[in-house]
Amino acid sequence: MRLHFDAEKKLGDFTFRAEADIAGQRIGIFGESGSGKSTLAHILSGLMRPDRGEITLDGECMFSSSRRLNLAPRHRRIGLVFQQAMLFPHLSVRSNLFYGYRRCPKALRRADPDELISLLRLDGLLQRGVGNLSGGEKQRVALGRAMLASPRILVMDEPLSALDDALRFQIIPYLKSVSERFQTPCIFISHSVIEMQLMTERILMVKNGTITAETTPDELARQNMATSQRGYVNLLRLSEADIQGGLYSYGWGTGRLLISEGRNGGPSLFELSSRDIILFRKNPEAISARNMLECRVEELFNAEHRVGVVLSSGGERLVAEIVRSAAEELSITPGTQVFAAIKASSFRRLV
Ligand SMILES: Nc1ncnc2c1ncn2[C@@H]1O[C@H](COP(=O)(O)OP(=O)(O)OP(=O)(O)O)[C@@H](O)[C@H]1O
Repeated sequence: MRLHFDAEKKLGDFTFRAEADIAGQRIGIFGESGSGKSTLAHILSGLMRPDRGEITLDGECMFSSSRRLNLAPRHRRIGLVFQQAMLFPHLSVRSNLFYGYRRCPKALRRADPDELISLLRLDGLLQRGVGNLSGGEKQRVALGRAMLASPRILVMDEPLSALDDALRFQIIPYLKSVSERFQTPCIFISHSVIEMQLMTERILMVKNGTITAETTPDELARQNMATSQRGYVNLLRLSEADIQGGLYSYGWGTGRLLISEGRNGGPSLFELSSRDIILFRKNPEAISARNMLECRVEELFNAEHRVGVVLSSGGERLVAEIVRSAAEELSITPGTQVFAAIKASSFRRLV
C-alpha cells in the first residue's frame, strides 16, 4: 500500500493537521490517548470529512478539497475493525460474517469464506447469536466480517484494547495471518509499544493532532526504553522445550535458555525486559541466575541517561540496558564479548 495523506480538520478546540507519505504492508499509527489517531482513521475511511486536503491510496484519489472529490466510504473499500466489535446484535455469527460478502461484487471478492472461517477458528460458532460470545470471539467475528467484504486495506483502530492480556496476545497472530494470507495491507492503530512491535513494520507517530515522525517498531521500542517501567521489551519466540530441573529449556542462539514459566509443545512468545539482564565482562561462574549467555556487543544506543546494549548470539538478538557510567567502567563497545545473566523467572510468557 502506498498512502499519501494531507488533511486538516477542526473539532471544537482540537485541530488535526497531518501530512504523510508512507508505503508498506503493515503500517502502525502510534500515539497517546487524544492525540488524533482515531480522527486519522475516520478521515481515511471516509467516516469524517476533512476541512481541506488530499488523500490518495495506491494512486487513487479518495479525497481532494481542491478537486471537490470525496469518495463515499463504500467506494473506498477500507475495512474497519474497532475496539468494540460492533456486530449486528440481531444476526447470527454466520449472518454477521457474510454481511459485507453478499454486498461485495463477485469480481472483487478475494477472501474464501471457508478458509477464513477456519483460519479464525469460527467453525463451531456459526449458528450462535453474537450476544453471548466472549470478547475475543467477538473480535474474531468482527475481523472476519471486515475481511469478507474484501477490503483493499484493513484499518484496525485499537482492536485489542478491550481485551485482557491473555486474549490480546492470542488474537494478534490471527490479525497478522489473515492480512498476510489474503494479501490485505493493514493500518494498525494503538498506544501500545508491544502491539506495534508485534503487528507493524513502519509507524507514523501522532502527537497533538499531527504526524510528528515516521519510525520503525524497533526504534520506537528503543525510544521508549528510558521512560517505560519495562524498559526495552525483548520479544522471543521459542519452541520445543525440554524440562530440566523443573525449568523449561529452549534452544536460543548458540546456547539454551532456562525459563520458569514455559510450555510443552508448540511455540510460545515471551517478553523479557532490558532491565532484567545483567552484564559482566568476565564469566562470574557461581551465581544464582539460571542463564549465563556469552554474547557479542553489536551496538550501543542512548536513551536519555540509559544506554541500550544490543547483544547477539548465533543470529539471535537481545537488548540489555545499563547506565552510562557502567558502560564506561566496563569498557563496553561494539565487538566486546560479554556475559549476560538472566533469571529464569524474568521471562514472561505472553502466549
Ligand atoms: N466531534 C468532536 N468534537 C470535538 N472534539 C472532538 C471530536 N472528536 C474528537 N475530538 C477530540 O479530538 C481529539 C482527538 O481524538 P481522537 O479520538 O482522534 O484521539 P485518539 O488518539 O484516537 O485517542 P484514544 O487513544 O483515546 O482513542 C480528542 O481531544 C477528542 O476529544
